[in-house]
Amino acid sequence: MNYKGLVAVAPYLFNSGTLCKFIRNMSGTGKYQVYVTRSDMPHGGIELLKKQCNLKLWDQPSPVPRSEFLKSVGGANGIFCSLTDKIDKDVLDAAGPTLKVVATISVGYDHIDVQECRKRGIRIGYTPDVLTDATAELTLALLLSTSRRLPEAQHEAKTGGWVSWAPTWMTGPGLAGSTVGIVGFGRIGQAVARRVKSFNTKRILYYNRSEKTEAKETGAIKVTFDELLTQSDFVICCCALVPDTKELFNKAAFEKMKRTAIFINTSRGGTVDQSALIEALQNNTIRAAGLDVTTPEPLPLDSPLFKLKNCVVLPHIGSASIEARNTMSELTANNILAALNESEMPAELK
Ligand SMILES: O=C(O)C(=O)CO
Repeated sequence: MNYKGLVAVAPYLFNSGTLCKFIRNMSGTGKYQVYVTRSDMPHGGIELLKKQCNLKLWDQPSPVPRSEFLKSVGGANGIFCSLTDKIDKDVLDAAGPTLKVVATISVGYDHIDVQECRKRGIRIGYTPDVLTDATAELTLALLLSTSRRLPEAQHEAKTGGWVSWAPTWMTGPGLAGSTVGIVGFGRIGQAVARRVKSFNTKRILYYNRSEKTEAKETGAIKVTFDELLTQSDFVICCCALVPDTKELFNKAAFEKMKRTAIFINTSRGGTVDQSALIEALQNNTIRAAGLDVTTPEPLPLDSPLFKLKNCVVLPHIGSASIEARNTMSELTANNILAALNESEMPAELK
């Protein structure tokens, strides 16, 4: 193409969609280029992508090292990532102007610089709804494991501590007749409330920015954060990590809770001041905690949390039902394909 020809097509090319297709075709394969940040993404989504895209995969079942990510992502039209991959300005720069979509296999998107993506016209896909049941189920499992001390009891059974049935041994508070406080009353908070209600709880309280009409279904009552802390026997954190919720659970919050309270977190470790929680557990300011999320992840083996009998720690498995993870993978792939084909994404972060 000569200079005159280039000038003639330039306005057409610089319409972003057209430019992207032009650059894609320049790759010579006629297929979109998608970077996948791990080798162990569930197959469904990967198979869907393979039909229309060339995939570049980090070839190990561990998070792609940052330097490798920055080196390999150049020229991608889409990124299929997970919550372990920080998607910031450096990654977007390294990917370059061909990048149209970042899709994460998670409902949380605190690892993505949303503003920077917006500025560059890069669309963002995520996986709401499809992991709600799995995460709510895990939240209840963690709550009951913590309150009824299942890991501790199993340890005793396996190591000779089970001498005989004993009337007060391994006791913990029941859910029936209790007050449960849920912080963050979105999809997952509401799903937790529905499950908790079936345990014959006395009251369900929730703290959320806005009033939720869905609360009628469970009779959950909207209260202030302080009211929730002081009145609940179980405090469950289900809110997203945003600047307003960063270390929401701090020393002052733990001190407001009942001394018999049990704290459960299945959202993000960053919602908790972890040193304050460790102190509260060591001093029996609260009874116990069940954590599926921590800071950092993985939690180092020498963390005091692992030494505390009144703390149950899980390795961030909230959404880890087989069904949820497969559906999340397919939804992530469909988000990418829709964005690359300039159509409506099934779950776009608006
Ligand atoms: O999807 C998320 O944000 C998760 O934390 C998965 O467990």
